[in-house]
Amino acid sequence: MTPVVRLDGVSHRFGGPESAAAVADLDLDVPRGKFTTLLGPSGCGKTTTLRMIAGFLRPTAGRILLEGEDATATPPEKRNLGTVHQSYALFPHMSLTDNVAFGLRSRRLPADEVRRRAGEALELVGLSHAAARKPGELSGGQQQRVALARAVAIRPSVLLLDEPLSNLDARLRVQMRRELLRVQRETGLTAILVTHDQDEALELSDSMVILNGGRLEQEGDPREIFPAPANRFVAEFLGYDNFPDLPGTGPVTIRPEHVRLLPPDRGEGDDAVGLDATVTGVTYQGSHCLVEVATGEGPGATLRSVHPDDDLRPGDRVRVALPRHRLVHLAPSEAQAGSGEER
Ligand SMILES: Nc1ncnc2c1ncn2[C@@H]1O[C@H](COP(=O)(O)OP(=O)(O)OP(=O)(O)O)[C@@H](O)[C@H]1O
Repeated sequence: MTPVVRLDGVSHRFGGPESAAAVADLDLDVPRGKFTTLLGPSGCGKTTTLRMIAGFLRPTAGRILLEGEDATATPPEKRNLGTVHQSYALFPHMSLTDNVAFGLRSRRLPADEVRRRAGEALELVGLSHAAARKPGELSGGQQQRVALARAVAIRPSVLLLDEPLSNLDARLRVQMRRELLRVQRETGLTAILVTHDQDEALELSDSMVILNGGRLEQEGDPREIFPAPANRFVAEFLGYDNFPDLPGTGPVTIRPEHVRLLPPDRGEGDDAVGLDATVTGVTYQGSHCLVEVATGEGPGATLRSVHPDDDLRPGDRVRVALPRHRLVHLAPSEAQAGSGEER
């Protein structure tokens, strides 16, 4: 099936040819009817990529194909894309219906079709009852729903979502994630979301695209990426923070919940790598303790374990068991080697 959006060797440099690339030689296929997220730390090129797809920025190299056609030079208004931004950008003097209808009217659709579609879009986001109100009478979450209804109403070939939830408080953000996913599933639209929040990306994505310094680090189904990050950058970004130096394994990582702490004289068994360690910190977290241990000197010697009991104190000696099947083998990250990106 033709991907709805294809990026073919796309780069963007804001300065001249000598300047650093904000996006560098990016190849990407966005699958139809799926939820794709562009994820990465601040400055990694997510927004620049989205703006190129939207047509607000021209790539300095490469091509953008929409529905299989070269659209690199197509202006934004000819791309049939729906956009939701962080700021809702609603018209304050217009009713919700008129806000949603605005894009439909500018497409010169018949009046009854405009009314019907605006009504359907407001119903989709659960705001039919408030159709006559003005945006100023709504909460932030409700305003964002109107912005979503407006974007969906034009039946775009792609829904572009530029950090749409980042202005909402933490609880509402989680609620709105579910809403976003429901709307995407019900409409079957292809969605591309920009976010720096890995939890958001893990929850929403059919396909997750992790960028670093303008380059692609890893892409795929979050269920495949999360247990098997390709390199240290991706692992750290997804919250892995144990990078033990084990003889003969190359770079590896392991999640704190898989690190077991045993009494110092207990054997770890053949299925685990064992290390002698000293407890350096214990943080009580209610259902468990987060225990930090040192297995020697250097950054790779500090390990964190999610420990079920509150029975350890700094200075205690323990035996650390790292189950072999939980060790994730990593390739070195090229982009990380040179970048020192803001996290
Ligand atoms: N208008 C601009 N002029 C010059 N440089 C820019 C401009 N916009 C972005 N950049 C640079 O391009 C790089 C990528 O920026 P971009 O906004 O795409 O990152 P991002 O991943 O979306 O970050 P954030 O999460 O902070 O929005 C950064 O180094 C940024 O400083």
